Amino acid sequence: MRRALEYMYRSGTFVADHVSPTTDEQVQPNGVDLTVDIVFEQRDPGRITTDGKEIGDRVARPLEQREQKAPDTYYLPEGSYVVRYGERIRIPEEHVGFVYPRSSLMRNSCMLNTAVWDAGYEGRGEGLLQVHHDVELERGARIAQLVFAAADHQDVYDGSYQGENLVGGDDGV
Ligand SMILES: O=c1ccn([C@H]2C[C@H](O)[C@@H](COP(=O)(O)OP(=O)(O)OP(=O)(O)O)O2)c(=O)[nH]1
Repeated sequence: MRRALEYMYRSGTFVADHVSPTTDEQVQPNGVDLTVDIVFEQRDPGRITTDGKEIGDRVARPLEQREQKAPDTYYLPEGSYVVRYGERIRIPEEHVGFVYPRSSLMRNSCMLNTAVWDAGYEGRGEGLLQVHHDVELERGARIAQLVFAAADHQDVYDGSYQGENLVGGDDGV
């Protein structure tokens, strides 16, 4: 048996130790599925400058129950949305995280665009959901998969998103 760190990517079981909450269903061979918690629509322009950034105002999409007893669902017309995942994620030292769309999302003409998850980051992060054909997403459904790769790095993440979205409440959902 080779030592785990000889592999570039870590197992889903290892990733699961850094994601909470998780159910058995979320743990995949090579990563952990992430669920959709809140879907936002951006309303105002953001701003990226040489010395900073501002995120434009956004509003949470309404959750609907179109049939009696149907679960809370986001009915999303074609467009771009920002999704917040339901899980708290911690990227351990000597690792970097990548999020991919769940293939069923992609097969339904939707895509998640994501950025780099830095060593030392902890929070409930976000992704860009591109809806190219109307889609229904039940709140709490699995839409993405997080994988970890072993990685060298200098310092750990200490930016403005550190600890983001860990206490809920002000999103209107
Ligand atoms: O798809 C992604 C990718 C990353 N992150 C989290 C983890 C990452 O560590 C953090 C910051 O990402 P990045 O360093 O790319 O953001 P930035 O715009 O450069 O902000 P900062 O100036 O705080 O580094 O955001 C997400 O929520 N979603």
